[in-house]
Amino acid sequence: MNDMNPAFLKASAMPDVQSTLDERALPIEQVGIRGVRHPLTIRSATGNFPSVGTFEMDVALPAHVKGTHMSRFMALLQKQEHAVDSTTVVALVQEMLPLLDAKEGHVQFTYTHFVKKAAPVSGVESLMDYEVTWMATAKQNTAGNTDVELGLRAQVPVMSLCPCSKEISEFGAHNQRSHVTMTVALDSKTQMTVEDLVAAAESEASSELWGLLKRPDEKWVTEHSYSNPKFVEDLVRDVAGNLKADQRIRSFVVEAENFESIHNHSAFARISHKK
Ligand SMILES: Nc1nc2c(ncn2[C@@H]2O[C@H](COP(=O)(O)OP(=O)(O)OP(=O)(O)O)[C@@H](O)[C@H]2O)c(=O)[nH]1
Repeated sequence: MNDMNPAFLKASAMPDVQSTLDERALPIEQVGIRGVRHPLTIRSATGNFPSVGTFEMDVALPAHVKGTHMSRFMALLQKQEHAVDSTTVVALVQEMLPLLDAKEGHVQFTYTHFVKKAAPVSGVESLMDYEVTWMATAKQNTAGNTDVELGLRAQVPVMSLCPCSKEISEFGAHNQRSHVTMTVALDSKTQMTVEDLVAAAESEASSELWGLLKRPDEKWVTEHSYSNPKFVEDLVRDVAGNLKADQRIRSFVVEAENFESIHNHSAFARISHKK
């Protein structure tokens, strides 16, 4: 800020309570802001698009400091102008530590990610939406460098068709929409896209979903899912197999939830794995 600016001169004369000494001998693990909505440009394999992120940003505060520089989280967010991908998420948390005089910190934000998909037979294009969260935790190491742990979560809606129902019925099989939610820990230098993670789930479902389908597509989805039945256990295991085989992923949690069409409750399954 220009130090001749009247607003700055007035602020610099004010007491700075946050910077005073705290004598309770209690460090704070996380202090910051959450529920901040901020516009974003998302970099995607099918072109950049605008979205709105809901942010949480925090730092660790040493025992002797009374308060963090709360306004600086928002200041950092206001000056973001690059399209978001894994690289910019890492850069954001790395920039946050020195700005907040902190040795540890964390940034995460959730937004709606859109992917342009072509229907399986007609090829007609439409957007599919996925709820995505990027998470980055930074910690200064003893050499003074910053280690960053990067995480990505995607909730992928798919279709599952029951193998038991198919086997025991003379015709038809119950099927439903399912959510596959994957949370993966990545090497911070890894270039993993949301589309890569989405593919790990869609490829293992009875069928993936599209925003727009014409009748030949609907016939294809119906027959394809019938020839590819999956229990919720099959779904979670097959997706976990993909995540396990991906060298970019250090650990993961995957959960599948089937919104059962023959019950008024869900069936779910979960696998966590550390490599
Ligand atoms: N640390 C802390 N700050 C709060 C709290 N509640 C509100 N504030 C913020 O304090 C802000 C001022 O933040 P600071 O970053 O300390 O502002 P500043 O001292 O003018 O700026 P810097 O010199 O950059 O630290 C206000 O805008 C409030 O958002 C709180 O519980 N703890």
